[in-house]
Amino acid sequence: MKLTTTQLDGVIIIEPTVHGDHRGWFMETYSESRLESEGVDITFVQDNHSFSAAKGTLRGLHYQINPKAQTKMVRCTRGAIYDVAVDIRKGSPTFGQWVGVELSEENKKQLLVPKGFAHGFMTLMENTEVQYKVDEVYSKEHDRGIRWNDSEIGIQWPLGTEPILSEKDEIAPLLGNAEYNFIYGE
Ligand SMILES: Cc1cn([C@H]2C[C@H](O)[C@@H](COP(=O)(O)OP(=O)(O)O[C@H]3O[C@H](C)C(=O)[C@H](O)[C@H]3O)O2)c(=O)[nH]c1=O
Repeated sequence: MKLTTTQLDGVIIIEPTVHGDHRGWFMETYSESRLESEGVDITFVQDNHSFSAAKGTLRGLHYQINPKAQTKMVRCTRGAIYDVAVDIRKGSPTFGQWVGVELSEENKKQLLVPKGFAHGFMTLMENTEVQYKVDEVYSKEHDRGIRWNDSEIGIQWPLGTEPILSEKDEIAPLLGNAEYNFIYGE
């Protein structure tokens, strides 16, 4: 397993070791002890799986506010996505900054998105499936969003076309009007 840091502290790219042979391949997609040995101490409590039929589907930017904030470990098991994390921790030196990574069935990369970050992805292929682990259960009451194209954040989404959005994401607030209660360093 290879871990690569990004310009946002705590947002980490994980590349599992792929064991190939004449039949195909095998990989450990999650190992609590391996992550702990790399200084990443998380216990996940829920697995999520979403399917998006169309290329250009955008889910996000989402997060749950404290006390139900979630760390997510995201991977794409079919197709490909552009996966984005945005720092929304008050007082953070990288507040409002974002990082994007292509995750795909082919590259088998994963993205670790810590609590205090908004998360979203755009599908790069049709029939894309995303699976991710979270360390806090879903809580509709704590679910919040930020507009995908907020110019204050300025995410450079890869496809020039208007994305396919949920009604919720169509009307998500801009960062300046969003509700979040994450404090840098806490
Ligand atoms: C997130 C979630 C949703 N749901 C239900 C609620 C709705 O009835 C339905 C679809 O939910 P939503 O439209 O919020 O799904 P996405 O747009 O894929 O949201 C997710 O997409 C971005 C990328 C994220 O990072 C979050 O994990 C999550 O917000 O599933 C559940 O039952 N459990 C859950 O954990």
